[in-house]
Amino acid sequence: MLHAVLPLKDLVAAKTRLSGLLGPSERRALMQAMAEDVLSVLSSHPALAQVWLVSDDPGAGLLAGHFGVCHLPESTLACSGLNTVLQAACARVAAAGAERIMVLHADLPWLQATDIDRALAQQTRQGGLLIAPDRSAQGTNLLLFEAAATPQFRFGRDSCRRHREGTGSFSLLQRGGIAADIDEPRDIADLLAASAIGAATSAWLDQPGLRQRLTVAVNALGLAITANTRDSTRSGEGDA
Ligand SMILES: Nc1nc2c(ncn2[C@@H]2O[C@H](COP(=O)(O)OP(=O)(O)OP(=O)(O)O)[C@@H](O)[C@H]2O)c(=O)[nH]1
Ligand SMILES: O=C(O)[C@H](O)COP(=O)(O)O
Repeated sequence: MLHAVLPLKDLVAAKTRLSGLLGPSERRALMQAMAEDVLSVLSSHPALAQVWLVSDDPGAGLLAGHFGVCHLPESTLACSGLNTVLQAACARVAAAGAERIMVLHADLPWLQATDIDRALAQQTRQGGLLIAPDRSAQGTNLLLFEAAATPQFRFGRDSCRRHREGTGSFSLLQRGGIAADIDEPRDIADLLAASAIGAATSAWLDQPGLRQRLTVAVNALGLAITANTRDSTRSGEGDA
């Protein structure tokens, strides 16, 4: 049985690197929208027996209920910090019967079911720890592993290299729908040019006046809004 673990920090604390472009309520709403899009993909994927939303955000219970997934409050894990929280969450998930576990971030608005399919197929074929990096190949956006071989989580700076070095056997999956997270203003420029993002993130972007305001702001930063690198890389991918 495959389970997914989705960590979600308190929404008021999310996406601080976008503070120059977005106000607090806008950042909160963007993070919520992206989490909804990821939950929508996960909760409807036939290969996933269970999805766990690991979060102490006040709205997390409702969000999990809306998508029919399990809410695992971080406070019940008696620890703090993303890596420690994930370690404890995966132990719970394994105890609940998971044989394989997928850990991924909630800020992946390009994610599609086919991305999950590819990750599963590759991990089944190659075994070991599957690592799907971010677009810079420095961060890690998704990990997939046997529950009995849960890795030491090393999210944070240079996590892709640290996940590779911390395990005996691994494979890399480079795929646009997983690699394209939303962290920095450059990523908002890509979002503005996108046509293939999830419905909730798309609706967030289509709020009256927001698209126009963000277009002016990213242009002022010298960031090109070009059609669309992320959209075109979503279906193209390379297994490394
Ligand atoms: N439950 C839980 N989730 C976390 C925690 N820290 C990060 N996350 C989640 O892990 C994923 C990656 O988080 P980050 O890159 O640290 O969050 P971020 O909001 O992009 O970060 P900043 O822009 O630096 O504020 C997202 O799904 C976060 O919501 C944590 O301490 N607890
Ligand atoms: O490797 C990591 O720690 C993550 O990619 C960080 O998440 P972020 O892409 O949301 O910063």
